[in-house]
Amino acid sequence: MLACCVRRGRDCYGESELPLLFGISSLLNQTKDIKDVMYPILELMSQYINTRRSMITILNRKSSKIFIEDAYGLTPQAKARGVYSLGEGITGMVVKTGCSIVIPDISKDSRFLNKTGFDLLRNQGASFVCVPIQADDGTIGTISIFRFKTDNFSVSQDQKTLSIIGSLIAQSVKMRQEQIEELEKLKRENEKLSEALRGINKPANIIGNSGKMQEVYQLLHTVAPTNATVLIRGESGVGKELIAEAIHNASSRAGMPFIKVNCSALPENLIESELFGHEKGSFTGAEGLRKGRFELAEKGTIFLDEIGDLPLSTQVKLLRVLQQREFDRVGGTKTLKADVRVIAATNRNLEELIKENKFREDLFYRINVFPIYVPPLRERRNDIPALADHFVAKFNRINGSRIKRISSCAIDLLMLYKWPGNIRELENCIERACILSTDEVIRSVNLPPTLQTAESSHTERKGTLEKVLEGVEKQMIIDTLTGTKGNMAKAAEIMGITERILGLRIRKYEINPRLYKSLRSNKIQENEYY
Ligand SMILES: Nc1ncnc2c1ncn2[C@@H]1O[C@H](COP(=O)(O)OP(=O)(O)OP(=O)(O)O)[C@@H](O)[C@H]1O
Repeated sequence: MLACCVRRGRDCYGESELPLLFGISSLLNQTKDIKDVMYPILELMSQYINTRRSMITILNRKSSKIFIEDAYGLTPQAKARGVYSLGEGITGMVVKTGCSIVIPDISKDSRFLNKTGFDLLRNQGASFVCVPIQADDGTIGTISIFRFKTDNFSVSQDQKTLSIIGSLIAQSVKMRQEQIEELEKLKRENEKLSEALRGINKPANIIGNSGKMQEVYQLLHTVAPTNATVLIRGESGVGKELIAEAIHNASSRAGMPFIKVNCSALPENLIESELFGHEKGSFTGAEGLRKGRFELAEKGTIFLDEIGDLPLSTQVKLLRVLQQREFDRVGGTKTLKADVRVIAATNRNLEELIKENKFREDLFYRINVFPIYVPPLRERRNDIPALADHFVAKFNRINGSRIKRISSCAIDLLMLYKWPGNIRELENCIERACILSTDEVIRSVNLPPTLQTAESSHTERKGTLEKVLEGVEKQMIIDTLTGTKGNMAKAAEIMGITERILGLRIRKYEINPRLYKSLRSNKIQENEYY
């Protein structure tokens, strides 16, 4: 029953509370961003039930500290002082026990810690009512009000009103609690990442900060200062040559030559002379003395790409260089010394080649001193937006074009595709898209058809109507969150639903909006759904 005329100077309970509750529920339905809803609620309380000081606190489950999320009538400094441990002061006790506490006179109750700095002497007889805000998994915060002695109020009525408001706003407070915790987690992760990056020192010529690439950078920096032979393994187009160059650049040989030899590109009869050089007249056509790549790389690094394709006869000679650091020119009589670091690379399975007697086992052990595996692009999809941006800038430079961004839909397709040709394929795809773009934006239609098939992006639609519709709804939420970089308020606005409804859907489909914050650089945050 609402009618209970208990408040001095006020006619009847319900006269102000009902419009207040109505105002709060309208606010909850309209406000786009959860963090902007708390203060207007406290303002409404002041307007309708005459509170002069009030606050909403939220428990941070990770730190077990309770913070003032928003306050009415408190200075920012007083608000910042209001941090409570579980069980500490009235607020801490309410969160710990889940029970309301009513203090009729704060100047007479030692449990009132007065962290926010209330002038107790001047405010003798002021009361404090603190009520828990409950969610399914327990107390998540409090809502509380102070009343001055001279105010017309009833603490028991205030307690009832606050309890109703507490349950009205519980879902929003819960979402805000998750938002704050998520934000803190992200901050911690960012700090860790930048700390890690400071230590690892990403080579300037290589794009990509994914965890897998950081492992590669760590190995690269460990081996660079030594003279050890390195074997770089990985699928074609993953960037093995760039890694080899980065090792050379990070070594003490940096100022000396970096000589690249593609072992599969040279015919068998030429490869030896290419590697070790030849003397004049050593074979038909050898008109003069020619230095080989090993000589050209003296004091520097030789990069033997596709080493699995080296003919067996040349493998023996390479083994000699690696073991004895010496070689002879073709047709030569003088043995030459080689102060050359060897980095080899292959996308072939050398162990299988050994079984087939196509690769020498002793050579394998000589080159496999320090293997580095470069992961395929599909295993480090987080690097795709940065790589795509890098290639857009590269082709803008080369072609004098002015492509400004890649649309959200196009980025989504790039993220979903399997990239069998790895970074080389991505580079080609962006080059083509830059040429096809007509409005300084790379759009999905500018991408090759292979990226747009359901098979390549795993988006075939099968199942009951309900399942298909759910799939579409989930995909739309993911697309929109991708476009808004995980901004829930903006995503809800674009989809024409409230943030609360979006929050419910996100839980239903177990979508983590945080994932979409790292998907793209600022340059490409606009999206096609506007
Ligand atoms: N992390 C990266 N950042 C920027 N560009 C990259 C990166 N990785 C590869 N690329 C570019 O992708 C292309 C292919 O790379 P690269 O030739 O190094 O691959 P690879 O693994 O040596 O291929 P293959 O086995 O076919 O020789 C090059 O143009 C290279 O510059």
